[in-house]
Amino acid sequence: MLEQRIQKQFFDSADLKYQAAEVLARPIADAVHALVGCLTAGGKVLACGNGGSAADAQHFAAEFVGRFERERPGLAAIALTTDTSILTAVGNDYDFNSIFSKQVQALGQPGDVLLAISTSGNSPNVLAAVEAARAKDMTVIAMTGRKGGLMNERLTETDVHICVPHERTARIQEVHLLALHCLCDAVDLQLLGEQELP
Ligand SMILES: O=C(CO)[C@@H](O)[C@H](O)[C@H](O)[C@H](O)COP(=O)(O)O
Ligand SMILES: [Zn+2]
Repeated sequence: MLEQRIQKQFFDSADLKYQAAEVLARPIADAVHALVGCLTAGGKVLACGNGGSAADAQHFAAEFVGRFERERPGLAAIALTTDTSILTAVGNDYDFNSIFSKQVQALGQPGDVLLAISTSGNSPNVLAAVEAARAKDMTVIAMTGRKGGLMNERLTETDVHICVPHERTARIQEVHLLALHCLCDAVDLQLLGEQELP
């Protein structure tokens, strides 16, 4: 019984990935172009999200700054979820909704990219970060699910929306991680050219 339940989660996740391949290839490719344009112009990526999406923001930044599958110089990315002194000071002195936007105001430059991750598209602190990025003339790459929520109203034509067509947070997060790895793979391809993988 339990094994069947576990297998169903694998099958549901795999089904969603097939479905998402159809609808997300285009926005993920658009995100690659935005990232490569930003990096080659000397810009950086700021990444944020809550809970599992905070982990995703950090996972992405680690693969940019460290490496993904190929050796290359580090790429400029900062997860806005990691400095507990900043997070507690801003959360305590202002409010929790400002923990990312205050950092975007402080660190963001025109031409930088904000990677805003929210499965619901409704987290106020992520939406506030998008507003702050807008004020800084940054491009936003939003990763959401559940039809995008309030994020839909905050994005402009120059932004990129990678919206996973599913309602469950866990399933959406599983596709977000795959999409992040697609971004790392494609950015390396654009910057380094083709190379055989083992
Ligand atoms: O990882 C999970 C659930 O799978 C949770 O930690 C989840 O990320 C948190 O509940 C977040 O606060 C959800 O926020 P969001 O994705 O709606 O922006
Ligand atoms: Zn989770």
